[in-house]
Amino acid sequence: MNSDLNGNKRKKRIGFMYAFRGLRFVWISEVNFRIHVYIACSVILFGILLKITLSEWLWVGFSIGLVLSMEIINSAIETIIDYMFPHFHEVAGKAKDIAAAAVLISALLAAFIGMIIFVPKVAEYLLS
Ligand SMILES: Nc1ncnc2c1ncn2[C@@H]1O[C@H](COP(=O)(O)OP(=O)(O)OP(=O)(O)O)[C@@H](O)[C@H]1O
Repeated sequence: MNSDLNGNKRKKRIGFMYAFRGLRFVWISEVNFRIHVYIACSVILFGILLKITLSEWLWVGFSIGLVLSMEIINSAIETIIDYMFPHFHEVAGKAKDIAAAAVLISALLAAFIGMIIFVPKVAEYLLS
C-alpha cells in the first residue's frame, strides 16, 4: 500500500520533468511560442508600470496562460500531424488550420482583454 503511494509520488515527479522537457522543446522549436512569451513579459512589465489592480492581474494572468497553453497544444498537434503526414494531405492541412484557429481565438480574446485594461490607463497617463 505504502510502496504504491511512494511509487505514484515518484511517477508524479517524473511527470513534471516530462512537462518541463515539453516546455523546453516548444521554446526551442516554436518561434510563435517565443513571440508570445516576449509579448507576455512586455504585458507584465506594463502591468507593473501602470499599477493595474488585483482583478486586472487575474485577467492578464488568465489571458497569458490561455494563449501559451493553446500555443503548446497547437505545437503538440502539429508534431503528431507532421509525423503521421510527412507529405501534403488535405486532412493534415485541415487539422493544422483548426488547431491554429484555437490559438487565434485565444490571442484575440487576450488582445481584447488587454485593450480593455490598458487603453484607458495609457490614455490617462498620456493626458495627465
Ligand atoms: N502535411 C500537410 N498537408 C497539407 N497542408 C499542410 C501540411 N502541413 C502544413 N500544411 C498547411 O500549411 C499551414 C502551415 O503549416 P505549418 O506546419 O508551417 O504550421 P504553422 O502554422 O506555420 O506553425 P509553426 O510555424 O509553428 O510550425 C497549415 O496550417 C496547413 O494549412
